[in-house]
Amino acid sequence: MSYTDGSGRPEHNGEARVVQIYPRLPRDTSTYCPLQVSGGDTARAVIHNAVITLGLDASQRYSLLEVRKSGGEERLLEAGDHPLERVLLWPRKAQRWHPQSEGHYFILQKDNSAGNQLQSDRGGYDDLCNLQTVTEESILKALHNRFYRLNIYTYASNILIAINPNKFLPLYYNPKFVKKYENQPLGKLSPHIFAIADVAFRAMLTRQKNQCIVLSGESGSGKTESSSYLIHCLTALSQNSSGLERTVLGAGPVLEAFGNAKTAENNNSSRFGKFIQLNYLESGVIRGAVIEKYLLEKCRLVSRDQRERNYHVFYYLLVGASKEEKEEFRLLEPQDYLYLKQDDLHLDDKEKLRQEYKRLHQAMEMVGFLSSTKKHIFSILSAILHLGNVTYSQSEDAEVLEVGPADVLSTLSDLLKVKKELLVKTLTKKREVTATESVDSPYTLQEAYKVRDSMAKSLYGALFDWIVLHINHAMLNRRDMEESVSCLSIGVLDMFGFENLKTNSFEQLCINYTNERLQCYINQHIFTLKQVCVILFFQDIQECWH
Ligand SMILES: Nc1ncnc2c1ncn2[C@@H]1O[C@H](COP(=O)(O)OP(=O)(O)OP(=O)(O)O)[C@@H](O)[C@H]1O
Repeated sequence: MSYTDGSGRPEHNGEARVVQIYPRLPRDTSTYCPLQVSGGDTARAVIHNAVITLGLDASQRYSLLEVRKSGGEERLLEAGDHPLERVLLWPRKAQRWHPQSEGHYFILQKDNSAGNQLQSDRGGYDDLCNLQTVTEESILKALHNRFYRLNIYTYASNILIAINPNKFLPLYYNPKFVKKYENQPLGKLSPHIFAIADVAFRAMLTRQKNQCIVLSGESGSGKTESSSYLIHCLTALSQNSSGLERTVLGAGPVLEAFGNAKTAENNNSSRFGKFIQLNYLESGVIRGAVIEKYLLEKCRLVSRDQRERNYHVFYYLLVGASKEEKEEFRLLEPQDYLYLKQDDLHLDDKEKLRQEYKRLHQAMEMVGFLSSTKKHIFSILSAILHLGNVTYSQSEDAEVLEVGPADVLSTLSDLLKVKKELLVKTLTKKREVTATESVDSPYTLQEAYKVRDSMAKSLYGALFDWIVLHINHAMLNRRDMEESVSCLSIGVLDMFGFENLKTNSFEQLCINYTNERLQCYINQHIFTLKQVCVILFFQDIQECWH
């Protein structure tokens, strides 16, 4: 942290930014004090530097308050808070330079003048079990107060509640936080997702039993983000990852490209559930991982709400492919495909899609896809899109069902490496088998379109399963399998949608594991809050394993 010349130009030094601090003191001092503050600087350090810079009486106690135009409130920072974290939540313009007149700034004042309302918010409730009265209002107020103090995590006994900040908070997930939470009992430090990962890891080692973490919440609440922070932490806790971390981390973007889509609630919504099992030796060294997917939403492939998109990978491919690739995979423009066409198909994020296509290639390489295999996958994706352009016509007596257009059928036959005659037969005729004979008869027009769509869905489903299989193959330690090395596991279950949790035995598990006073409130309120994800650690629970 350093004092700047106050010339008005923001200075950046890595993570550091210039922060303006306005003194609110009985005697006149300079109008404001610009300080260069970096991510790791606490409010205590910033106050100390501001006091020195302004030439104030260092024997007095001072407080730092954040003022936000939108909230209109002053919020007191605790000594250990990081002022820069607050700045990163301000509008972009205010993050760079924030004169008092613009409404976002910090105030320095003598400690005894801090507002009462702010004092009552001090300390907050790290654990909802400590609330004096448990009502919907008190729970929401506690979560709200913590969120505005930038504490996105709160405990309810051994359950972690995470409020989606909808913004990357780099300081929260700094690798040094993994160390900070290592070997600490749950609740000793402020609530954090790394604390849950550490507790599961320790329980596995000390109790020599498999452990399980379940994530639940509505679409867009942050389950996928939270599970990737858990995986990061759980791989970092292992003493020796032997390159496996790279493979596990590469699996994420590949699965996202094929299994996520833009929906009304979430631009990157996972359309499948997943159970990730990390395997460790008894010593805590990571040895492998297995991903199990369930319930891929295949109908999205052929139809969806107007405001939503098909799976990411189609747009990555169509926008990101080179000229040669476009020729090789016979790619058209997005609006030329029935399965992508919609009234408002504005791909206003083409640059991002191009970048994602490159990132997908890298991630596929990280999990061991050879370039010939990648080509094969992209040919199948292209075939699925062309399949949607297959049309039918029927003779008046409904005796003959024609399929076309001819160029689409030729393209399909080339991409899928299937003879055209066989393709036509599959797309137009059903086979009825009796005890004595088998008879081929044409589909009705309605049936034929259903068959076409079913074929596209089956192809995509099979492709997705095969990709998961390939990733699992890359993540398993073959030597361990051959030598039957015994492993302990931590499972991370990313529930697909809230309804699953409501209707299966996890709700019961959750009740058994929660402080009684809170259990009904968690069920009634927290699980149903938008943008709130619930992370449950179930000690020694084996039910998730099949
Ligand atoms: N801890 C977090 N820090 C920063 N941003 C977050 C965090 N959690 C969620 N987000 C933001 O919210 C978006 C939605 O989160 P995420 O995709 O994890 O939700 P989800 O519950 O998995 O949704 P779905 O069920 O639709 O897959 C993310 O793309 C990210 O922008």
